[in-house]
Amino acid sequence: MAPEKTPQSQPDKQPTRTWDQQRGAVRLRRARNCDDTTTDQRLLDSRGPSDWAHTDPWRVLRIQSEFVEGFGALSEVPRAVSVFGSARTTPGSQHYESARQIGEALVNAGYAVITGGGPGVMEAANRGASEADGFSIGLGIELPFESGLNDWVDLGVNFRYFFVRKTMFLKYSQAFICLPGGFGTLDEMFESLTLVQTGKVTRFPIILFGSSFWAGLIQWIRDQLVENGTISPADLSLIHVTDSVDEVIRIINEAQDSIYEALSTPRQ
Ligand SMILES: CC(C)=CCNc1ncnc2c1ncn2[C@@H]1O[C@H](COP(=O)(O)O)[C@@H](O)[C@H]1O
Repeated sequence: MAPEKTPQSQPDKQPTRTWDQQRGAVRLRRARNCDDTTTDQRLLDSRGPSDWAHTDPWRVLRIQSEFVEGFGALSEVPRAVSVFGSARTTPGSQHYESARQIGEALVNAGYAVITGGGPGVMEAANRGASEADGFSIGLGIELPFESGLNDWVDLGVNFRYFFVRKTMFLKYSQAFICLPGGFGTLDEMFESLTLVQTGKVTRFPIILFGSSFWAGLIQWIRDQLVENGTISPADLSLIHVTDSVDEVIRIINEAQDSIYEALSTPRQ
């Protein structure tokens, strides 16, 4: 056990208060510059300083409230698929049209569509879903260069924290489709892959749409990651690459069927 330190044993330190203090669950010993007001007083004193709003304990509550709001807004969403892809893809381009068709096809196959709620591929997938009269969801993120939710989002939730928003994508999706994109798309793709690889989410297909865009990455994964043994050859099978919207739906439906089969098979 560490020896008890007393303010006297640290002559160079000059605490302004030397008594023990309990603040909720937190015990403060030999605290320096302790506030001698109570929590109630600080809460009720509207003239007091407002720097508490930028402290970590306060942030934790804000993070918690984002989880509560996200779970509340999405808990009754029907089964859904997340579509990731570049925020910079322009309307009319090939990737935009593919995302729009994917949004429509997902709705026709009975899925809601979840995107990051932004422009480009996200807008296109939301647009396809909304035009097909489906459930079009956008999980927006507060960014310094705010662009707001795209016009095709029918149910939008805005997040301050990337990691809270990521939890929502994962918790409410049955599959992930990645269209060509940049760092944001790669981040979302690799996070999904890691969670499937480590069994944190099970049997979720990860589909990379646009074989020519993804070919170099797949080759690098094979040549470097598999060759150097940093992933197992079987991990490659977690990734599906296709250029066909029908194939996307087939892969997702097959994965769903295998989940239902596993759930309805009694355990030995
Ligand atoms: C014009 C512009 C850059 C707007 C950014 N507005 C955004 N709004 C919502 N989600 C975003 C945005 N930018 C990146 N993301 C997230 O990161 C991914 C795209 O990033 P990237 O363009 O591939 O790297 C999307 O799937 C989305 O979840």
